[in-house]
Parts: sequence; C-alpha cells; structure tokens
Amino acid sequence: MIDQPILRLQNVEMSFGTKQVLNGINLEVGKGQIIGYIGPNGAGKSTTVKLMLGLIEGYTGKIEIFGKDIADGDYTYKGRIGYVPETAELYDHLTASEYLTFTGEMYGLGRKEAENKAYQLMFQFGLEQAFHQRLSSFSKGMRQKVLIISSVLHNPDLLFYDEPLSGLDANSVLVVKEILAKLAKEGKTVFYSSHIMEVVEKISDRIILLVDGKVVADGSFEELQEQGKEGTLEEIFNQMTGFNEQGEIAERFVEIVREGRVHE
Ligand SMILES: Nc1ncnc2c1ncn2[C@@H]1O[C@H](COP(=O)(O)OP(=O)(O)OP(=O)(O)O)[C@@H](O)[C@H]1O
Repeated sequence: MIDQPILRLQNVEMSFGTKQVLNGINLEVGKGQIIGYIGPNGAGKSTTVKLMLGLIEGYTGKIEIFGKDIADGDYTYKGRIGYVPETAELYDHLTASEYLTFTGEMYGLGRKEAENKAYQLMFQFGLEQAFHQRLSSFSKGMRQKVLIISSVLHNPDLLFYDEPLSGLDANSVLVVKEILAKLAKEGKTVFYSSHIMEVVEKISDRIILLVDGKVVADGSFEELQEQGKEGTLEEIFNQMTGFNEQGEIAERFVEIVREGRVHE
C-alpha cells in the first residue's frame, strides 16, 4: 500500500461493444514515481490512460486521482494534469506562440504569462526562431517538443505521456529524459507508455506490463530481473508475452515479398 497515492485504480474493467479490453486493473502510484506502462499493441495502455483523463467513459471499478474518485463529477483534477497523446491534432494554421498561449490560457495562466513561459521553454529546446511560425511548417520532432511544452506550461503534478520521445533526435532524447527525471525529483508523477524498451528500462522507477488488459508484471527493472526474468527489458518483454516467433514470421514475410506466397 502506498500512503496517499496520486493514482489508484481498483478492479477497472472496460469493454468496447462485446470486446473486453481491460480485465480488472489494480494499481497504486505514489508521488514522484516514473512509471513505464508497457505492453503489446492493443493491450489496453491508451485505453487506461484515456479513462484516467476522463476522455472516454463506460468503465466499471474505481479510479481515484489525487485521492478523489473521478466519477464524482468534479473535474478540477484535470487542471493538475499534463498530457501528451500518441497522436495529437495540432492546430496547423496557428503559430507555436498562438497555440501555446491558447493552451496556457485554457489552463488558467494569464496571456502574457503563458506567452512568456512558452517562449522561454521553446528557447530551451532551441526553437525560439520558430516561435512565430505556423505549426504546419514544423517537423515531427519540433511538433513533439511543442506538445511536451504544452503539457507542462501550467506546472502540473501528474504527467501522462504516450511515446514522449517519438520523433526526437538522440540529443533531444537525452534532454527530455533528463527533464522527466528532474520533474519526478521535484515530486511530479510521470506515467508514460512507450515501446522503446531501452528507454523504459533506463528511466522508469517502476515498470508495469499489461497483456490482454491485465497487469502481468509490476516492479522496478531490477525486481523484474529478480523474479527470474533475465536479460534486457526487451528480452523480459518477449519472455513475459510468450513471444519467440520473430524468425519464422520474418522468414514467411520475406518469402511472400520474394515469391508472392509462402512455401509451407
Ligand atoms: N474507441 C474504440 N472503439 C473500439 N475499440 C477500441 C477503441 N479504442 C480502443 N479499442 C480497442 O481496444 C484495444 C486496446 O486498445 P489500446 O489503444 O488501449 O491499446 P494500446 O495498448 O494502447 O496499443 P498500442 O501499443 O498499439 O498503442 C484494441 O483492441 C483496440 O482495437
């Protein structure tokens, strides 16, 4: 049991139509933790995050954020959350300055304050020249940096990131990893999903592995290794999801590319 958890999920289940996607998720996350939420494609990671953010509804069980049941109808908790979705619709016709000032204002910052803070954060990412350019002209990595900035403008206590390092070059990855570690040290909680196992292994205090809508492993990388799972996190992931067919799949795939069909 964690004393005063920031996040608590109790037996959370979710279905889309007849398809059950989450099968009883139980989780407690404490202040200042960096959680790597991993799992195969379709395991239910984004669904869990969207439920916690109140973006989708229809679950059973209980979700508490900052000690309050989110089903209570009090949405003030959202003001203390920052979010970077996997695929975000940026308003392409806006400049970075307009977009970030608008986002900051939505989170309760004054116009000047939001613009100022946004400019300084853009400057730290080396993007000050692009501050007044339209987002439509931004590269993938530049867009990702704008999204990261928009998630922290209001100094939130809890951050949800879906592939936060997507599209970033190696130097920017180092910077963002360092930023996440520093934010966590200051007591912010970071809950992020990623498929890049080397990064998850290095920056998470705790790794939660979801398979078919169920938590099948939960602990630090060292704890997962102590549970008899050897090797890198990528190897542990492969073992725990029972996957060792890459050779056969690749062979069949290339055979179809070459010959148009598989010779069994
Ligand atoms: N709005 C929706 N309507 C119907 N099915 C959905 C919806 N959203 C998600 N699903 C289904 O729920 C399952 C879990 O999806 P989810 O996006 O949570 O997986 P994920 O673990 O985030 O996957 P990935 O690693 O590929 O991003 C998938 O089978 C998906 O098809």
